[in-house]
Amino acid sequence: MNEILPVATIRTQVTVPLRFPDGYATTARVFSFDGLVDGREHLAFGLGDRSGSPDGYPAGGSAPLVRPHSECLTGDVFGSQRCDCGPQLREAVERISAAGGFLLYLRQEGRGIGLYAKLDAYALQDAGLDTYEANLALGRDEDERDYAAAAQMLAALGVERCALLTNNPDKEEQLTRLGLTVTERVPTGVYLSPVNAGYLAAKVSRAAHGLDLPFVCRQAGT
Ligand SMILES: Nc1nc2c(ncn2[C@@H]2O[C@H](COP(=O)(O)OP(=O)(O)OP(=O)(O)O)[C@@H](O)[C@H]2O)c(=O)[nH]1
Ligand SMILES: [Zn+2]
Repeated sequence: MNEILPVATIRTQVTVPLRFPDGYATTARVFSFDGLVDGREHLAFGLGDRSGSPDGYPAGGSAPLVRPHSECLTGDVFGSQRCDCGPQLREAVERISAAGGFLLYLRQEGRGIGLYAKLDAYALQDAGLDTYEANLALGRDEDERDYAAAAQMLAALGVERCALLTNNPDKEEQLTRLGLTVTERVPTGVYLSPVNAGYLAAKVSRAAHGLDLPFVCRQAGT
């Protein structure tokens, strides 16, 4: 690690069969941890051939595929169309199961401001603010997430280098600064819904997300 981080350790690991509403099924090795810096109950889901490996590496030696996924109760569990979190999570589980690696399920609801505040931000968005302006209007930062606990989790899993499944450059920058070697950034799919175009456009224009949204960006730029 480049920055000095306390060492976290694996607390418990259990096997959990997963089945999604569309019928897709896989098996995860689910890890909990002791010693995470923010005291939150983050989980790692080991998926695919590498999940059983204590150091996260396959026999072949290629870097595991890792997605740090921030909690979104409304999107991940209830299928909210206001964001793209649900389909990204579903995609990540299948892709990591195929490639081998870990999904880090990070308890950073609402980009770190919490669930109630996210709903307050939604109300402000309904009044015309974009997703980042709404956080600021609430007296919060645009994005309050830090990935120190994620770095600790990967270290505990023995992952020193990985391919990172994300469109968010901040995840790569923070984790790299924390000592992780990111061999490549792998983009997720683009999940437009009837109501999330503005949200996705703001991620591109305000936070440099690597989403290919030319039509939406032109709209947002007006
Ligand atoms: N404050 C706030 N949070 C939101 C809003 N919409 C979604 N979120 C949160 O944004 C986070 C999205 O997490 P991720 O999908 O892991 O990350 P990302 O920054 O979109 O980057 P990717 O890795 O490319 O998906 C979740 O914590 C959601 O709860 C919003 O309008 N306001
Ligand atoms: Zn969401």
